[in-house]
Amino acid sequence: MKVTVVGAGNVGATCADVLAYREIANEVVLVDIKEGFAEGKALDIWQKAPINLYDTRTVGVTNDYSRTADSDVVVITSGLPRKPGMTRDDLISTNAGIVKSVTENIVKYSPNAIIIVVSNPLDVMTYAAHITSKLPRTRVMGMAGILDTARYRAFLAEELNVSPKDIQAVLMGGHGDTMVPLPRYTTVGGIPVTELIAEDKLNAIIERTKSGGGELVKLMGTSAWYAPGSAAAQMVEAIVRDQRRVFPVCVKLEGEYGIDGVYLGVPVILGKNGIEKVIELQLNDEEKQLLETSRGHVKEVMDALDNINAANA
Ligand SMILES: NC(=O)C1=CN([C@@H]2O[C@H](COP(=O)(O)OP(=O)(O)OC[C@H]3O[C@@H](n4cnc5c(N)ncnc54)[C@H](O)[C@@H]3O)[C@@H](O)[C@H]2O)C=CC1
Ligand SMILES: O=C([O-])CC(=O)C(=O)O
Repeated sequence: MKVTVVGAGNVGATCADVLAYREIANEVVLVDIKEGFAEGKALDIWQKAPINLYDTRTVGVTNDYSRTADSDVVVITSGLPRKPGMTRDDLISTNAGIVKSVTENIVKYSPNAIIIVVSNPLDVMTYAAHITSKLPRTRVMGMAGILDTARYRAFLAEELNVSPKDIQAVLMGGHGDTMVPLPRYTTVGGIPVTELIAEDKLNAIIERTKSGGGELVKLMGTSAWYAPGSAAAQMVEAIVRDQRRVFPVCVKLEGEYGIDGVYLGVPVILGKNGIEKVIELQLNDEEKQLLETSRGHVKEVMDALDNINAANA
């Protein structure tokens, strides 16, 4: 299996590293626009192979998409990360152009690839990649839900003093403050979380999760990469190993949850064809309302992208 990661910055290099050391692909091609940057990162990861004992070949290139030809999966991480004081939506004008041109190059050389978008604002960059690629929605998706859920699970594990491995959860909606937590579907070793934690503590964890990305931006001056890079690699693994994992993934909704044409995080089954199935949960009225708010926000940013594209046409 061949996997390309576009953007050799913090998230892209972390993703490539996880793909290599866990031998998720035979070959990982790292692409960046900055001369020599991807080559250097790929060489460094390759030189770690004899120490950490893996044989995934890692190769770096500067903007040479011919080297990415026939990739099975492509992860797009290219684009600006936010700085303190910015929202993810503030990145739209710069990142839309980057995601569009990268996607054009990807489909030119790997028409059968499955594309995983990571660049922000995530839901709308998934939209950008989807309309540019013209691929079926099952093959263009965004990574955010695994990360948001992981933050929620990590905070719960800390609060309950249990292993994060035993916490199962799902979050839905856009990647941002309007994400939709689903405590009803959160369990700790099979036990509903509501039996183990006071409501106010759970609510505080949900609020912290919603601004989990911003918490890290404030601490580091740029956004996170270890968990995001690993989350993208986990999606690649589910696809290349046809694991049929159940993850929250951003996809174009086509009638599911009563929503049509908006890109939102929902639980899906991920396997060799990409999105094998969108799972429709029976949401209660409060959850439906939260999802509607999230839909409205993402749609506004999608409209902003349409305006940018119209102005550039
Ligand atoms: N979906 C999610 O949950 C997350 C999304 N992100 C987003 O991922 C993106 C990358 O974040 P970082 O890796 O921290 O940024 P970074 O600045 O470390 O790396 C981005 C890389 O993209 C490269 N690049 C820019 N234009 C390019 C082009 N046209 N072709 C190829 N490479 C290009 C840059 O040279 C740079 O090396 C940001 O937009 C960030 O907001 C970050 C974390 C989580
Ligand atoms: O917060 C950011 O800008 C990056 C991101 O999406 C995250 O870490 O959740």
